Amino acid sequence: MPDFATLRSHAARLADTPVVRLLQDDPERARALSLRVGPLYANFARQRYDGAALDALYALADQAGFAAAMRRLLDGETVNATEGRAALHSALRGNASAAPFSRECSAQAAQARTRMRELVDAVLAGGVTDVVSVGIGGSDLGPRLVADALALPGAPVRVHFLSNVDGNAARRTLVGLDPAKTAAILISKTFGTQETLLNGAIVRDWLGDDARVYAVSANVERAAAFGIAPERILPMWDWVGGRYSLWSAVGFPIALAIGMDRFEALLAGAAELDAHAVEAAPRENLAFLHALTALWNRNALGLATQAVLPYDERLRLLPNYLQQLVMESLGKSARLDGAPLDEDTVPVWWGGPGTDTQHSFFQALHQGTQVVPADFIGVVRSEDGFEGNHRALLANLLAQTEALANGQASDDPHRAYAGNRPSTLLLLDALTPQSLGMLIALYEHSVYLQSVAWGINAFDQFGVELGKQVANRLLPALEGKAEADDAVTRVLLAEIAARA
Ligand SMILES: O=P(O)(O)OC[C@H]1O[C@](O)(CO)[C@@H](O)[C@@H]1O
Repeated sequence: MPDFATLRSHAARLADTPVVRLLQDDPERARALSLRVGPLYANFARQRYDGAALDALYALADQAGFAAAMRRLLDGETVNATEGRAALHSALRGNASAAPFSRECSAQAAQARTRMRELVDAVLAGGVTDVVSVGIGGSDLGPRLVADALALPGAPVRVHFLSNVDGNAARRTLVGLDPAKTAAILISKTFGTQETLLNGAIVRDWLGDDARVYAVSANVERAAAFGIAPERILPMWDWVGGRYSLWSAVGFPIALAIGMDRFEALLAGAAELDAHAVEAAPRENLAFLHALTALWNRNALGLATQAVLPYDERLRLLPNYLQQLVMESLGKSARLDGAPLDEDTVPVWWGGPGTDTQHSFFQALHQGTQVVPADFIGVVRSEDGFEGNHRALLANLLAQTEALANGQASDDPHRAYAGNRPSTLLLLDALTPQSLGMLIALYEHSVYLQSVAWGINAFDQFGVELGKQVANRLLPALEGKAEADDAVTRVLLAEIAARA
């Protein structure tokens, strides 16, 4: 069993030793606590552990079996035990495994990519100027993030994303688009998601032409029943989880936005990180240290939230994407064997892009009573043509991590900064398909390794089902055809009916 108690004893020992002191005591620390994998550099020197605490963390990685767990994941073993499935997102993007099932899945994914390339060419050749991608959760957030981050000005098609069941979202998405020059992609692993079916029907009817409606789904029958021709349906499989699926045909909108070659470079970047996470020695393994840092902040320091702060406008959607990846994966309170957990699991993930957020919530990061660990993410090379702005962006990024850690004393308590606020800095040499693929894969593996330490399943999401079931039961009540069971809901329905 992983020994979290020892971590807490190290945290208690270090309670009066701020990071500034750790840095003074060890002149090598700033350099030693950094790792590089290709274009991705990470610095952990401003986290609140010392050498002995790190030894305890690596011992925990050993007790939890991080290395074997990485191998099980990539080999396609049934890591999603509550649903009896593998989680083979790594097989979608090259493959660091020789296991037969993993290889077979890779081959299926390669075939699907060939079809996807043909469909990308067909859409681009058809005079389409706009594509509406309809999906939600894992069938939306990944493509939305990557298309937003990597689309180049002057791309042949603009990709729009429609997720919310609120009809205002559909109205706003379609306004200004020409149905004759628009294609739609309905993305749903199950093809049973209420939001996607309702929005998909709106877009299909608005297009008035089924020939430009495409689907990505693991449920081809349901997609076909919706009226989508089989040659326009790309496959998904049960061995790919929704929030791990942007590397599959779910990435069709990405390929349209950035081109199929750059989509494949994204996959190659992720595959490089896969190989690193499964092959690198524990102390050189970036996924290990990222996961161990998260466990340290949550279980040793007891920090209840985690911020993610991309200092790059192109990564502004990363916090939204990571909220699903991390919180849907790790928001669990039962162990794999059903036993209740002794340790707290996922902190609340939140964040937003710098420098905007400096002028909104950073006050609380610097002087609030809660310590919030943060992942800062920056990009070294500017590609925006505004060098002065980029220098200002980097200066702000470096300044914030420094100020949060070092603080500043003052006789005036209102003007004092306590410091000792932990952060990790992730720096990409440039924002490219390769480096973004690596960054996302790093978070995927860090999440998985945290789940391994806690003994939970990172790949199910039963917690989202209850609300969906209740909403379905309430639909007839909203039409006045049934009574709600719940007393408060009955009062609320009466209020809605009176004001409708
Ligand atoms: O792709 P589907 O089946 O429409 O599901 C969409 C999303 O709904 C969820 O099941 C729950 O929110 C996510 O895990 C998933 O990504």
